[in-house]
Amino acid sequence: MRTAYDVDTVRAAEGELMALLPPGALMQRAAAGLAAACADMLGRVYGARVVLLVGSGDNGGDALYAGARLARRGAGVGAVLLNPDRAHPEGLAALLRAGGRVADDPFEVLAVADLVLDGITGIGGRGGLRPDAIPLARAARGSNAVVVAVDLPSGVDAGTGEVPGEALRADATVTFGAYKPGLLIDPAREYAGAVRLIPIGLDLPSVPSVEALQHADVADLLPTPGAESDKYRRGVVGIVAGSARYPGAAVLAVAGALRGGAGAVRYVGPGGDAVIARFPETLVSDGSPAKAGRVQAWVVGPGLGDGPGVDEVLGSDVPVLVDADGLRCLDPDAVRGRPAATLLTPHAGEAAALLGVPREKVEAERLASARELASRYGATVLLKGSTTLVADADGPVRVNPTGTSWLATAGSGDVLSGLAGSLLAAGLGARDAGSVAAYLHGLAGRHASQGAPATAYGVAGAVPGVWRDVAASGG
Ligand SMILES: NC(=O)C1=CN([C@@H]2O[C@H](COP(=O)(O)OP(=O)(O)OC[C@H]3O[C@@H](n4cnc5c(N)ncnc54)[C@H](O)[C@@H]3O)[C@@H](O)[C@H]2O)[C@@H](O)CC1
Ligand SMILES: Nc1ncnc2c1ncn2[C@@H]1O[C@H](COP(=O)(O)OP(=O)(O)O)[C@@H](O)[C@H]1O
Ligand SMILES: [K+]
Repeated sequence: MRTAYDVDTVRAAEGELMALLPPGALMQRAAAGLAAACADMLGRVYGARVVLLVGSGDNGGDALYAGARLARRGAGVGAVLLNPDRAHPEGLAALLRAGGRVADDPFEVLAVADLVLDGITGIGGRGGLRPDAIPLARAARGSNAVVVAVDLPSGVDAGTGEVPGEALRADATVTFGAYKPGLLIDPAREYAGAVRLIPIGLDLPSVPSVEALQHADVADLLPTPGAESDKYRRGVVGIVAGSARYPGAAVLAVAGALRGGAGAVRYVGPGGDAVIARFPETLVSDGSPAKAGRVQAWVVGPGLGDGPGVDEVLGSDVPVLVDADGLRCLDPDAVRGRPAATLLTPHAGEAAALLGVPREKVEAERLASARELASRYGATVLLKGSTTLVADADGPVRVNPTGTSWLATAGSGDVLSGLAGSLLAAGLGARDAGSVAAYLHGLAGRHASQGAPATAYGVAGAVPGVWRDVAASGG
């Protein structure tokens, strides 16, 4: 599991460790790791031109000490001090002792730099870049230099992934002690480039703020039939989806569900003929969900239009996934009072409608939006999009690391809902079902696409191969 911790937790852990170490030792650990990472990126340190953008806090201190280390190895290091009176004094002295200097003309040195270290702000940054930093950040980005962010790209919010103003886009970020949520969640994540974690010995709590499943975690969660399994014990998922207008959504949701580990898929709705034509193994009916036979989980909503079924399914005593049209006008009380788990899977537009805010706000504040929805509905929320999040009202939020923007294709959300519903029926809890489904779906999107446009149907077809790969990495 990849874990990320909020700023207060990181600071508390740093404080505890600093009390046990000689003054400055922690910063030296950070700077040593940072300098080594820069040396790797430069290839040849001797003769390289390095520019440090130095803010007024310890983030600038890290940059200065790392710059000193690179200067001692023969790099030409120039420091641009955003606030000369408040630049880290010991760090600056170390840089000058090592042969580095303070740049006279920031734009001149930036124009010819091989590597820029962004030490403007780290976890102490508030708001976007301040006006004096913006031209420097633009000059760094406009040069041919590799831009390396110290701890975090300056201007992004460490704890939430929000980017409240302008920020400096990095090619790589070297972060210390722990990932911060902003390094995993868009829009900030996009500013970080490739992230390298330098351990500095922090003792962090067992429960993070944000976590991302890795192959081995998913392998452990995948349902596998035992010797005694039969189709009912593996779980039956019911799909209430599709309409005369959108019969394809029924086919795609069933396509996802058949790949998700349930022993059988029941389809209820007007798209039965289309479903059977593609997937003869589906049990179809067109009456009410209650008459379709027993299921261990329901999926309701993909392509449903104004069709019936949402209230009835919500009134059942099994886990329910609500997607797409099922989310329209969803009553919080109907969800809150349910005796079993509910998983809501909105994209940003649907989440915005439920929250009564503009879509842009949800996209800018993904973490807070997902948490707020989960809390209002007493449900688990899988917020789809550039970074898919799975959130409950409290506890760690899962961030999906496998997504690809090739998944932004009509119907791929229907496949995801079938897949997640099938995992619910197979017995996974809502958080696990949502995050495992998003993980497999993201990888399937990559396989189906391989750099070219993929179809939702192709994504569903790629799930078994991905499942095999992931399962093979399990212990
Ligand atoms: N505390 C520790 O033990 C360690 C901290 N480390 C470094 O220290 C950093 C945190 O240092 P600080 O707490 O001093 O905070 P920062 O250096 O991240 O930023 C705080 C400073 O930036 C200014 N500032 C805030 N928002 C700004 C903005 N939008 N534009 C321009 N300036 C702004 C503040 O006035 C303050 O002077 C970490 O990110 C990490 O790089 C590392 O050395 C590892 C050890
Ligand atoms: N920019 C993006 N990067 C990664 N994944 C994306 C992006 N945009 C959309 N997706 C994914 O594509 C799927 C689209 O689902 P959805 O919006 O419900 O579409 P539809 O209703 O057409 O099925 C979701 O899994 C979502 O997370
Ligand atoms: K920084």
